[in-house]
Amino acid sequence: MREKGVRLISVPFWLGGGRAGVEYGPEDMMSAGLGRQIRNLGIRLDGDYEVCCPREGKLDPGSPRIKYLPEIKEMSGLVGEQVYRAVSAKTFPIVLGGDHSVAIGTLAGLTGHYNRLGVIWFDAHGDLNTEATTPSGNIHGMVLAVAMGFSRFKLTDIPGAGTLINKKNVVIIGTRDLDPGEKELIRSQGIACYSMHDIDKHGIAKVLEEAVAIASDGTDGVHLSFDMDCLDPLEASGVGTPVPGGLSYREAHFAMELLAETGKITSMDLVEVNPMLDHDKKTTRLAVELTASLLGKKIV
Ligand SMILES: NC(=[NH2+])NCCC[C@H](N)C(=O)O
Ligand SMILES: [Mn+2]
Ligand SMILES: [Mn+2]
Repeated sequence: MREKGVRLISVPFWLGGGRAGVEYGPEDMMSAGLGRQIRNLGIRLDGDYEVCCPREGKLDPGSPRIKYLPEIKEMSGLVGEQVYRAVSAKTFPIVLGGDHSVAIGTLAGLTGHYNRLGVIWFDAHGDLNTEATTPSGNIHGMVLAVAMGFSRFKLTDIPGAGTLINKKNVVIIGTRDLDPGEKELIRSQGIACYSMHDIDKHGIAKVLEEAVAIASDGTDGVHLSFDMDCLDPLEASGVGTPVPGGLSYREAHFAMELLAETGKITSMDLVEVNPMLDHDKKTTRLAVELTASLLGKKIV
């Protein structure tokens, strides 16, 4: 990491979650000192880029079963391009959301580069809905289904994307709110999902060890997609879809510290920070600190 440098890619986009405010996530994390934290670790900050996204205006969600699909395809193509450039330049890309649909762009860019990508997905949710099972029509709840090819809208619809993500290399961690169709998909497809129950039972260290093994088995890159709603709302209330009973402050930091020790993570997204719902910038600050832990910040 130290030699490679980090490239920050801001994506002020909220249409995938249908709730405004997350588009201020990137600038809030930047003003909370994300760049400074990275440089303090002795890591070169190889630029920060912003992808242009529609912020407001007369927007029409289109199909209620899959809202803002054309806008999300457009955003994903642009994000993918920046991510592809970052990995081609051998830097470590961090995509700052925005809602979780920005990860479609990240994954498009990454699969354009890596032959086989593993994905570690921290989330209260499964993000495994399809056009047929979604309760909301919000694409941020479908990203993993899109990535693995279970929905009609697929990752490979984005220009520049490589192959679909192999379900054998996907791990979801921190889950506690799944819709019926998502549960069905997890069971029928055998997708690795470490719920809060599993974390309570086995501890975060054991879960991370297994998760890294799954995501790195036969892959040439491992992407970390970090939805801030994986944390307990007591720690991170500034998210669009909070769910009680999440990761504690230390569990989340410890997970990032363990991932840093493995040296296996090759990219990251940091999503769903909604400064308009936050209190005293607590969620934003935590997002910044967790990123520093992932990049190697140690207590001692
Ligand atoms: N990335 C997220 N925060 N996703 C929340 C998804 C909520 C719900 N499961 C849905 O599909 O609408
Ligand atoms: Mn999510
Ligand atoms: Mn979520």
